[in-house]
Amino acid sequence: MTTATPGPEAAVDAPAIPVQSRADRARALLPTSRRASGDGAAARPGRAPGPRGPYEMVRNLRRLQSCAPLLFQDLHRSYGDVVRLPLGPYLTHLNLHPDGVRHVLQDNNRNYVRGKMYERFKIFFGIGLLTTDGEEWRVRRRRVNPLFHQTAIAGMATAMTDATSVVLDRWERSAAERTPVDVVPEMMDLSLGALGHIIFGTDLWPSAPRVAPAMAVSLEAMIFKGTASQMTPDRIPTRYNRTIADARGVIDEAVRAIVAEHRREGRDAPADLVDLLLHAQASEDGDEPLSDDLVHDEMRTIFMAGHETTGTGLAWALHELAWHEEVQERAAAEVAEVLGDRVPTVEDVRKLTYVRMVVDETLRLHPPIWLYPRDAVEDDEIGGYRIPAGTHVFQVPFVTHRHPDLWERPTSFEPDRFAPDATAQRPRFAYFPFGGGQRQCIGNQMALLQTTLTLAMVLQRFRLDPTPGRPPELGTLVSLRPLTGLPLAVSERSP
Ligand code: HEM
Repeated sequence: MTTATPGPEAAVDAPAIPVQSRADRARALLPTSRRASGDGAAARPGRAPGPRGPYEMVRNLRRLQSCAPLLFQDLHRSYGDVVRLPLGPYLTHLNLHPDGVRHVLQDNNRNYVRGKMYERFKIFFGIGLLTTDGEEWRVRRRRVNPLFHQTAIAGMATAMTDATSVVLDRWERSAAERTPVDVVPEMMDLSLGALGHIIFGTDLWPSAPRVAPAMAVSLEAMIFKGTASQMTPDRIPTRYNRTIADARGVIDEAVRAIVAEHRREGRDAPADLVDLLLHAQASEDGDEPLSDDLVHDEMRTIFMAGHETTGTGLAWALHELAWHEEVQERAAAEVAEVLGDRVPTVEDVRKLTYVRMVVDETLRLHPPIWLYPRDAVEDDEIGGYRIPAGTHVFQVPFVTHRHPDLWERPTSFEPDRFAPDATAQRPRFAYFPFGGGQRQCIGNQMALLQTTLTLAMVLQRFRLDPTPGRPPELGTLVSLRPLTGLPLAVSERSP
């Protein structure tokens, strides 16, 4: 039987704001003109519904600071698919229906830029692929693309399975001693190890003890929470600002060491991202050469975008397998049939169809990038509501992926939703863990390969079981990494 995993939503109070009926929400999706007159006559689009007044604003800011994903889910239940949400100095709109998401990410994407909310990302990412727009972005994407071509990705499988073996070997001891494994730090470590070899051509594990806490600081600092410390200009040396500067320094130092090592080696043909970027600096491809700072920024971007997301997705997948014995056994049987006990290769991944469905369902319920903002350049209309120029529009896969009109039993973990015929029935933007349009995640194939290979290797060797305790707790971080970790019991599968 597939049931809802005791997840973060179990720990939340019911919304205090009145919940609209499904019919009200369907009405909310109609253009305002039709709702007002009933005859489809053209009229200026109106304001989207949403919480009003200073009391609601303070209350929402508080919830934003403690757990934004669940706040947004409650606002969807209360106000529908487009929600007007003032947050401190910012006027934001939640854009939660697939049609609205397609409008922003694809059909009218020229009207939407990274904008003010992405300014916070620059503290850690610098000026890179993720934080730029227009021509500046296009040049960068063209430079980095070759690393992510299908053939290049196929060559990454060995680094991925090697990193997985290192982590799984140490689980043997936990299995023997019956001590739980917290799969969150374990999967972060695994992702760090693989990414180090694939992207940077180096072993990042020795720097993990310093880099991991710096990453934790950055995840919290990058998202707008409206706290007084976040609003203090960074030139003022508050404790918060010093902590951020230190964390940034640690990540910078790791990146600079990698570049220095590559310069010393001075390879002719690019073998990894660093070579590719350094090569682009020297080549005559008509593009402006990248300065050293820009090379560093691009490396930070790819490191941070790839490490945290893949690790978070993997950890949630293991958690769901532990809580759904039938799913786990069906996936383990597929792995045994396809692989026996040999190490998986990229060719095997195509045959691991059920494991891949487990991955897709995990990224539906727990999208590692659970929100991404855009700013409207000019006035626009979404779902019949006015989006004024300069305001923020939040795409929130965490909420759209649980939309009750699109998904039956939305909080249940049911990989069969991703059987090919079921997938074909859904609108494209009902499911968008990797974004969409031209800004779709550049690392999506790499992440899917890593996740499928790692799950297969775990299922070959171990059985996972839940441990007693409180349900996982979400916070307000850039990723959906649970605050409380995900401890699981592991035992070796008998051959
Ligand atoms: C499960 C894993 C991953 C998830 C869920 C994920 C999710 C996303 C999403 C949603 C976006 C679009 C953000 C937006 O439009 O504002 C994005 C962009 C990006 N991702 Fe990923 N990502 C993952 C893995 C990776 C990996 C492995 C890498 C690289 C090694 C990577 C590098 C990037 C970069 C560079 C961008 C910016 C692309 C651009 O704007 O041109 N991601 N990712």
